[in-house]
This record gives sequence, structure tokens and C-alpha cells, in this order.
Amino acid sequence: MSDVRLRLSGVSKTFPAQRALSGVDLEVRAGEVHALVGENGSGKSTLIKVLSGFHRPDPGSRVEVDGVGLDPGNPAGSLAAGLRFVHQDLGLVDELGAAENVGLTAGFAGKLGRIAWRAHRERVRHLMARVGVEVDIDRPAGRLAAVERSAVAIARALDDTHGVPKVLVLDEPTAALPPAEVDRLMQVIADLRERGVSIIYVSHRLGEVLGIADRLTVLRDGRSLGTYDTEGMDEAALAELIVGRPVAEIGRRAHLRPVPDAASPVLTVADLTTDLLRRVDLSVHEGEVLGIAGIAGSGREELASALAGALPAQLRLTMAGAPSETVVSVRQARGRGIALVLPNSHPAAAVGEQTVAENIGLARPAAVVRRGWISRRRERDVAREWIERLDVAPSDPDRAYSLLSGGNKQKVALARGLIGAPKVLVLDDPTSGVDIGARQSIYRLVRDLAATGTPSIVCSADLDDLVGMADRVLVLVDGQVVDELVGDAVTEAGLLAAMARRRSVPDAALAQMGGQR
Ligand SMILES: Nc1ncnc2c1ncn2[C@@H]1O[C@H](COP(=O)(O)OP(=O)(O)OP(=O)(O)O)[C@@H](O)[C@H]1O
Repeated sequence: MSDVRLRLSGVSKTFPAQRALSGVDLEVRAGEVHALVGENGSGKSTLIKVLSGFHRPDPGSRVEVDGVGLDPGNPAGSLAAGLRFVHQDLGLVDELGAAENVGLTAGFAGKLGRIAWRAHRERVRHLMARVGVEVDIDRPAGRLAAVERSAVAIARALDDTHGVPKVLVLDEPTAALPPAEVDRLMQVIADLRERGVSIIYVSHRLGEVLGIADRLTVLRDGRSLGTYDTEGMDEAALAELIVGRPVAEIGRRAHLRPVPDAASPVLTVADLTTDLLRRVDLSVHEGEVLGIAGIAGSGREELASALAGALPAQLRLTMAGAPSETVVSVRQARGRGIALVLPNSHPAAAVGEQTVAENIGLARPAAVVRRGWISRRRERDVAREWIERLDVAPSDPDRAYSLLSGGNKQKVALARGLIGAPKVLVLDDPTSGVDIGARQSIYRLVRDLAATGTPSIVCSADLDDLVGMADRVLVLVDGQVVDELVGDAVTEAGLLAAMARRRSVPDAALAQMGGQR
């Protein structure tokens, strides 16, 4: 018997004015972790949505599970065939525990409309045990650690009420995980593989892909470039496969320029206090990239929004040459030249209904405003320039933002931040969902901006971002700055050690952080 569990033959998907998949063939074996990799917009999400039944593929596309063809574009058929999905946002109701979250999608045990709670809870405990992560099944999902939330979503996907789960698709499963919890999720995946579950693993994190996947398939422009064994492959080779040309390693030291002690800051913030942050002081100097490190819940994300007036905060903010202010609104911050780039998953990152050009134009760059009005023609021209610089695909300024792939949305959000010629650029998780090529372009753009004198503040959970961009890093733990790393001290090991300085990070988690990468 063939050990092919899932077979796709000639799968194509054409959207109006866009062919997202062209004749993709793919075979996933029983009990293997099979990674799906490719640049932003290469068709990974579309392929997953075809498998889940969300998209009906073009005629002639064929999908088989264990040799049995399924009717693609039919969610119930996909579920019955054993295809299961854990999407990036996990889709959990934060107020409910694992027991109810599983019940909401898989159904509750019981008869005649009455829930047999004892049987249902037993079933959920059994599912959690399969995943191998111990969780109080009544604890609201919003109060679980990130990896526990992932485990609940995986357990829910593995419920067999609607058929035996055969293939589990994990879409960027580590995107929301702090470094300390990644290893734990990898262990969960390895255990599921041992039990014969096939896993399709979608990720831009090349180290993770090579660490966990047995084989990988590369998509480019909606076509499969082939399937490869991961054994013996290194990150450089994989990056080249994905991008189609050698990708130079991100050099770090070259860009560092120590800030003179006496240099006066462009922006100073004192006593920044929010629900999470406690009297944070910081300043950033001309030509400097200041990093802010911290795990989820440390106040890192709040800091970015508070600086740009997008979150209620108490603070004294001083821009060079201006009197200090006590409160900042988005409008005030923008007026002072502070631009905020949010991660594309944030609801305020962009206006989904508007086009790429209109979103870029929201920054009202001087080049597109004429006597107070936006010139749509200039807006499009400027958008075209940025589309080319950041390699946004498709390269159409009139494209609706909501129809872009995740990574391309992130590039547009970044373009909008850069285009308004900010005095200080504040970035929150700037590389979320972007591919290896775009990551390098973003690092380069931020450094180039610094080289012209304009400082940035980069808040990120991704240690590569901080090592790749920052001249200096403040480390947040429990809403307070606990350490400052400068110049050569900004290393992955240095950051992990600093993040561990307070006991709020459990010892077990610290041990994992060290061995993670
Ligand atoms: N509903 C849609 N209508 C029109 N075009 C779409 C739609 N969904 C996706 N596309 C287009 O299909 C192409 C493939 O997008 P897809 O989201 O599958 O890429 P991806 O590989 O998942 O990218 P990323 O890594 O950025 O998430 C893109 O050009 C995208 O703009």
C-alpha cells in the first residue's frame, strides 16, 4: 500500500484578475511533517483554503486522502476526509475554557439537547492528553500561556467526532509564541508525527522548518518548484530555493555606529505608565535604532502604541526643540512626526476596504498632497515606487488591501510609516508574516533611515529583528525596563539572559529559551 496520505494533482485556483495556484502537485506521506514554504503571495494560504473547502479550486484540480477523491470546495467533505486546520489566530474564544472551546466546534456530548458535561469533559481531557500539554480545561483561554492556547487549538482539531483526523495543517504556528515556548510546541508536533498524524507545516521561519520537517515543498508564483528532503539542507540553501537567488546573510556589525554620550536625544519619554507599563523612561538619538525586547505581556506592544498616542497612557514626551507634553493622541503624535507601524494582524494596521495606494496615501506624504487635497494620480505614482522598493505582489496600486497576502500587507503598512518622512519611526513586530527576502529589505530600510539621521524604535518579540537592526536594546519584564544592552552586547544569548533577569519567567521556560535556536 502506498504511504501517501494526501495527494494533490493539478490544483489551480483563479481569482478575478489573479491566478493564485497553477497546477500544483503535492504528496504528503503518512506520519511525516511536510513544510510548505514560499515567498509572500506564492499561494500557501490559498492552497490551505482549497484543502479546507473554503475555496473551490478550478475544474480539473484533484485532491485525494488515502486514495479517495474528495469534492474540493466543500468544508464538510474536507472534515469527513480527515483534514484538520489550526490557523494563525487559533480562533479560540478567550473567555471560555478548553472544554467549551472544543465543544463549540466539535459539539458537546449529550442527548436530547442536554449536555452530558462529565462525558464531554472526559473527552476534552483525553484530547489534551493526546497533545501532551497539561491544561486546566476550565481556565479561560485568554489566561493560558501562548503555547497552551496552541495546544487547545490543536486538541480541538484532533477531535474525532466528525471522522478520524489524518492530516493536520498548522499555519505559522509559532508566530504568536514567545521564544521559550517554541520548543514545547515542536515536541507536541514530533509526538503527533510518532502517532502517525501527517502534518503540513507552513512557516517563514527557516530554522524551524529545517528543525521539524522531514520534507518540504516550495511554492513560487502559485507553482510548485518541487519537494525536497530537509536532511542535509541548510538555511542558506533553503533561502535560495525560496527566493530564487542567493540570499546574503544579514550582516549586523557593519551598521553599528555608537551614539556619542553627549548627543542630544530626538525623543525623550519619561514616566510612561499604562495598565501594564510602569514608569518607563527612554530616549532615542539621531541615527539610532533602539530595540525594545520583551515577551508577550511584558508591555512591549503597549509601549509602541503608547508612544504613538494609540493607547491611553500617562507620560512626559519631549521632542528635540519642543516643550514636553503630558498626554499624546494619535493626531498629536503624528503632528510631532512620530509614525507607528503596526503588525498587519492588528485591526488598526490598515483600512481593508481601501486600495494599496489609498492606504499608503493615508500618511498624507507631501508628494501627494496638493492644496490640502490628495492627488489620486500622484498617490498611485508614489505607491508604485514603494511597491517596487518593497517588492509588493501583485504590483498593482489599485488592488484592495484586504486581498493581499499577509506578508504583502505588512510591506504596505511599512511603506505607509516610511512615506510620511517621520522624525521617529515606531515599529511594532515589523516582520510578522514576512518572507526571508522581505525581512532583509525591512532591516535595510530601517538602517538606511537611521543612516540619514532618522531614528527608529523597534518593538519585537523576534530576537532576529533586534539583533539585525538595533544599536541598543531596552529589555522589558513585567512592564519595567530591567536591562539595557548596547552595541556588541546585543546578541541572541544576551537578550535571552536579560529577559530572564527577573523571576517572572519560570525557570523551566528559561532552560528552554537557551536551547531553542
Ligand atoms: N480572495 C482573493 N481574491 C483575489 N486574490 C487573492 C485572494 N486571496 C489571495 N489572493 C491572491 O493570491 C495570491 C496568493 O496569496 P496567498 O495568500 O495564498 O499567499 P501566501 O503564500 O499565503 O502569502 P503570505 O506568505 O504573505 O501569507 C496573492 O497574490 C494574493 O493577492
